[in-house]
Amino acid sequence: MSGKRTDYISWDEYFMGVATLSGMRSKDPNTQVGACIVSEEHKILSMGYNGFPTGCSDDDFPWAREGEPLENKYFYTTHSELNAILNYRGGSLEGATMYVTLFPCNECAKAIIQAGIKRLVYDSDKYNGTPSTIASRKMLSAAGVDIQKYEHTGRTVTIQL
Ligand SMILES: O=c1ccn([C@H]2C[C@H](O)[C@@H](COP(=O)(O)O)O2)c(=O)[nH]1
Ligand SMILES: [Zn+2]
Repeated sequence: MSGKRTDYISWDEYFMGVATLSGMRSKDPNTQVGACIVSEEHKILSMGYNGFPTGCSDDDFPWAREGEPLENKYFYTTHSELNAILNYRGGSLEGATMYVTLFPCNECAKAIIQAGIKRLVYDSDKYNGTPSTIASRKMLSAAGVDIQKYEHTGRTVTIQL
């Protein structure tokens, strides 16, 4: 055997795969989101998933979607994109790309823009058309962030854990 392998995964498959794996750490029973931030040199800089802040127990804080604001998850969850940005300890994210398994909400869009992230690759767009994602798209576009829908290749990867 002399030539190189040809069936290796692409950069997009690799980074969206890492984002997907990161999302599998989420305890949210309804929507698990993973994010992976990558440098212009294809180096992984940071990762994140949606969950409660450090010190806020996954067993004590609520995962419900409904009910009083203090009794459901929305006031308490840190979104995967923000976690990925905050988890980065290396300095600037200027020019980086974020791979994320769900199109970002308006709050995450603001954090992405302010962090200097210039390219966004997303997978699910299940909240497309809601005020939050409309505002998000509007801000990301105005800020010049290159938004790309991840194109599934159909490749299945099995990892035995
Ligand atoms: O930009 C986003 C938007 C949402 N999330 C997280 C926050 C929640 O944990 C879930 C959404 O829950 P639903 O039950 O689908 O309303 O997704 C995120 O990480 N990033
Ligand atoms: Zn968000």
